[in-house]
Amino acid sequence: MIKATIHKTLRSATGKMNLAIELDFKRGQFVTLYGPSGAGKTTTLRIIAGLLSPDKGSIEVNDCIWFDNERKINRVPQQRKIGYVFQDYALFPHMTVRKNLEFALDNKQDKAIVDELIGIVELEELQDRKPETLSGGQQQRVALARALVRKPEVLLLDEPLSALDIRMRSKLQDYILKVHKKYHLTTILVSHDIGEIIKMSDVVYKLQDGCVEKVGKPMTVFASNQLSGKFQFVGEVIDITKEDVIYIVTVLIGQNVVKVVAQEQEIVNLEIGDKVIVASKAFNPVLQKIEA
Ligand SMILES: Nc1ncnc2c1ncn2[C@@H]1O[C@H](COP(=O)(O)OP(=O)(O)OP(=O)(O)O)[C@@H](O)[C@H]1O
Repeated sequence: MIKATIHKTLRSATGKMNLAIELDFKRGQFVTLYGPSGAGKTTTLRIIAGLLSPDKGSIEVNDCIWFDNERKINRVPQQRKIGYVFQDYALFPHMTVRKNLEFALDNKQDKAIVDELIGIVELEELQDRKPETLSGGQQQRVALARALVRKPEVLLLDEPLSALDIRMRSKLQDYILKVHKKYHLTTILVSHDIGEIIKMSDVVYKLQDGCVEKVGKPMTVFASNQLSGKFQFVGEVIDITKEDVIYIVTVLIGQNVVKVVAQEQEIVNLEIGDKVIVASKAFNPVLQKIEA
């Protein structure tokens, strides 16, 4: 479980911004922080990790107090059971993959965890190579494994997949979900990708100007009306064409292009570039714009 009340005055490009965030979710949940650039997502992760202190507030993780300004508790990052993965892999360039993982071991720790993680993220063939000889996705698998060496309770992921192409992203998402479940982690991901958020998260916090604007299950946060149906895909509108009295909306879903027939009232607020959910209604596909 994570319960946090975080207050901090930040300096944004346009002046001061008050970060005022309440988090409350269960152990084992996969939580995403979403919101525009500068909303306070990375700062929130850094505060949970102990890399930055709030001005006031408290952070409680699985019944252990990590921060409480009134009680003068502020555990250093090494005393917080976290794994942290950043967008830029931050691996040691002069060490092999295996050495990068071994370096993260605690003095007294059993080395068996390194072999276990190499197996789980399928790095066996790459373990003797240096990071610079690996692809971005492979390096990020190493960074993910390294973040898990000390058996954290909380995994913090700051846009770890944003530099990767769509195929690699999808593969990495599966690795992340696999380790999240296997090690009973509570995971907090920062992501801008709505499809990724819907695939991965139990709960999404939508941040705006340092505050939580909405919180809930991804479909509740992103879709204005509840959709039912046999399928639901998230995609991006790439074309809208009028044909007689109907419109054909072309939606890019992953690497696939889907054409959906729409009525005029369905497309009035729709523009090229909008994110939409394509769902089924009485066997016909329907579109709903995502409230990003
Ligand atoms: N240590 C700090 N002290 C004061 N202000 C800070 C500090 N760190 C970041 N800020 C400011 O806080 C604001 C929020 O930054 P943050 O990196 O958390 O945003 P973000 O939502 O993660 O954005 P992005 O999606 O671009 O990464 C920014 O305006 C930034 O300049």
